[in-house]
Amino acid sequence: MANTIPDIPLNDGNTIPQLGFGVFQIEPKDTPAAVGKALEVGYRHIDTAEMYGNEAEVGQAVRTSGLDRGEVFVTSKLNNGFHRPDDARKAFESTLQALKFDYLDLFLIHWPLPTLYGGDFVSTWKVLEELQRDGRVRSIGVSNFQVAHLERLAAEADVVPAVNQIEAHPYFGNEEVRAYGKVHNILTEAWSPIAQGKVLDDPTLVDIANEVGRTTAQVVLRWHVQRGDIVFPKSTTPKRIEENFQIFDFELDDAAMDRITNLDKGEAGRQGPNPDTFDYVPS
Ligand SMILES: NC(=O)C1=CN([C@@H]2O[C@H](COP(=O)(O)OP(=O)(O)OC[C@H]3O[C@@H](n4cnc5c(N)ncnc54)[C@H](OP(=O)(O)O)[C@@H]3O)[C@@H](O)[C@H]2O)C=CC1
Ligand SMILES: O=C1CO[C@H](CO)[C@@H](O)[C@@H]1O
Repeated sequence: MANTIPDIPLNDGNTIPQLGFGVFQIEPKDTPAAVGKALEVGYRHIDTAEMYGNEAEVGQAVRTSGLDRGEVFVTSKLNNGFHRPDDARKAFESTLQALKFDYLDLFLIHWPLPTLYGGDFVSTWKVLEELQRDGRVRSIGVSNFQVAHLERLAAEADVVPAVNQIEAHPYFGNEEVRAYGKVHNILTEAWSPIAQGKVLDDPTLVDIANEVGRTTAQVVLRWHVQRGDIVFPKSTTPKRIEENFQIFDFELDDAAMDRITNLDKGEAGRQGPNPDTFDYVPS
């Protein structure tokens, strides 16, 4: 079976490569080498954020890769201190300047921030709608939105988010939010897809990996893509960057998929902040 990365349709007519490369916690000095390696291996989708402090180095890696800008799908995210509409517009321009791009493929609201700004992520979202209308960004979406946040957007905004980027991995399936996305045509992107490595010693996953002759990380990433989600594992280890890319040349059967899905620990499995309670107060 050829290892071909599918392009998944978004609700706005664009497409997104199902496998990408995440750059959270990659130091700026290490970013050109890591992203350069990923692009050399064949990744064509990079997930960054203003919060990660490495947008400039991501842009540099894309620009020096020998690939055309249009061949690489790049996502960035609006940081938490910039929700007010004027701040959001300026933050988007800073992101483009850091990347040295004239457009972005996907821009997300990083967190819904329930109490800051009176929870007014709807006016922030309207700025993203405006940026999309003006052709500055091809697709717009959200991150860490719960069902209640998505329902508010459905009631008060014009554009349905193309994606919702949420924590998801075998210990935290995040099923309710994923199910809402499926019904409303919002693609789920699974962040920390291998739970930052914490699922990799799980005996069930190790057993399945031995059965199919793959690594545990490959099995977990394969489970995500067979569920239809987008993934972008992070690594600064060249061998792992290659390993994580080889997930479209094998399949998990229904029994193996169910065994992995059944590892869900609900809220106890969450590794990152809970969006219902996470807030951010700028210093
Ligand atoms: N929207 C949001 O709020 C969030 C978004 N994200 C996005 O999701 C991306 C991925 O999530 P992230 O939190 O980075 O965690 P991941 O689940 O991708 O795990 C990364 C960790 O796993 C290790 N690792 C990677 N591949 C392998 C492998 N094949 N075998 C063993 N260990 C491996 C890495 O080590 P090493 O590098 O040493 O190889 C690193 O320590 C982020 O980079 C970011 O783009 C993440 C968190 C929140
Ligand atoms: O993108 C991110 C990286 O991880 C952090 C810690 O879990 C998150 O808070 C943040 O949203």
